[in-house]
Amino acid sequence: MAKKKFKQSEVNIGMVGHVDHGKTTLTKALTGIWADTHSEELRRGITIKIGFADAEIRKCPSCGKYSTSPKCPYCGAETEFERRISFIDSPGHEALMTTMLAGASLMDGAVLVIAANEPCPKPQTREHLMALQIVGNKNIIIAQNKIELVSKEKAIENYNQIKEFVKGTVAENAPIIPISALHGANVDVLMKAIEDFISTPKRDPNKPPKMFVLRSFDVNKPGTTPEKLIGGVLGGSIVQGKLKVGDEIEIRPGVPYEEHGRIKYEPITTEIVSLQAGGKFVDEAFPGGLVGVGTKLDPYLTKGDLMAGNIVGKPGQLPPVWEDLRLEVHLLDRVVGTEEELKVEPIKRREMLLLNVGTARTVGLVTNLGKDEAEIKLQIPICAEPGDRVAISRQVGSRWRLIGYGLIKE
Ligand SMILES: Nc1nc2c(ncn2[C@@H]2O[C@H](COP(=O)(O)OP(=O)(O)OP(=O)(O)O)[C@@H](O)[C@H]2O)c(=O)[nH]1
Repeated sequence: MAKKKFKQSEVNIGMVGHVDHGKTTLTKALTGIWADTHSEELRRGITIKIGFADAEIRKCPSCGKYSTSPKCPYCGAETEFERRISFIDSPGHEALMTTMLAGASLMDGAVLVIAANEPCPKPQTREHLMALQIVGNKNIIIAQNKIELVSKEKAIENYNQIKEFVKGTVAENAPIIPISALHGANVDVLMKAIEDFISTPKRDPNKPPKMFVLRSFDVNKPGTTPEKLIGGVLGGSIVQGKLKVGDEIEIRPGVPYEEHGRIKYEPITTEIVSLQAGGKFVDEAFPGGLVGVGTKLDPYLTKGDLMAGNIVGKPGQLPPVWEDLRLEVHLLDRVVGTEEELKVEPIKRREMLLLNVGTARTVGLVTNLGKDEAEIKLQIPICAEPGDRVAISRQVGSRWRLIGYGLIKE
């Protein structure tokens, strides 16, 4: 038999929704593996990461059902490979909203998970849907989860609440699929819906490469001798173009340094020495999935996610770095994510705002205001294109809350 060529994941499908509605359980039901467990990370008090889980989507030529298994779990026939999909499991806790936003920027489509045994919408159900709307993601499917916990009447009541909630939003026409992630019920129907509705890749592999860095680490163990030192590793998702082993790359905004008491950032170049995609070493990596880029960088620079939020590309081909942003501002009517409904007040001069662009997050001080426009001085510069969308959050009580988005002006 011919050796099967490894195919990299083509699309990123996000799992979004309120805390405990079943995103992680559903990711496991779809892929057979657990993505990173945020609750475990939370307990240990370390960085709360976006979880990635890769799956081979297979179709049964005999009964037409979808699964991830080489043998059809429904009729036993041999299944056929369709494509690899990466599921991005985002945290549903309100304190982790900026992490969710970083993940949302990588999603080609998303499954909004809503538990049938709770009234809809819960605060982060609303907030995550708004986040998808803000980053411009329209490919949405709704999974009505924990269906086995409710009566038929309650399920219909909850379905109607969901319909009412999505009216007038990007998810207005999203299919709503009742499932039980815990018991694997109807997961094949959901997988078919993912194939039908949201798995068309839209990232262009022929453009200059651009990778959003989500994490970075140092794989060296304590006591590693200098001659055995492995360079720093960058983990993220390629949003366009491709990267190859041996490529010279630039990383922007780069690494911090101090000048006259001020923190500045300097772009840095290095070489790709290894590439990992879907857990395998590859020579070339494409848009979609989580990619690990081994570099010649000093691991000191990459440890503990220090490089998260950077963009990787070919030297001289990356978007500009901004220390000050001029934004065309679009505010929401209501603050999302809070239990009570609050009106969004206009942005004020000297106000601090939290901005998310791609996987980067930064805090900025509003220095000037115009009609539907704000100028913001950033604490950490960002690398982005004019026209890119920036999610804007403001501090309400003790939390950052999404209040709108801005478009970067020249
Ligand atoms: N009865 C029932 N329980 C479920 C189902 N899906 C998930 N659960 C349970 O709901 C709880 C939360 O599930 P998770 O998958 O961790 O929820 P989550 O949305 O990933 O939570 P965060 O990532 O913390 O936002 C767990 O105890 C699951 O076992 C389901 O279909 N039925």
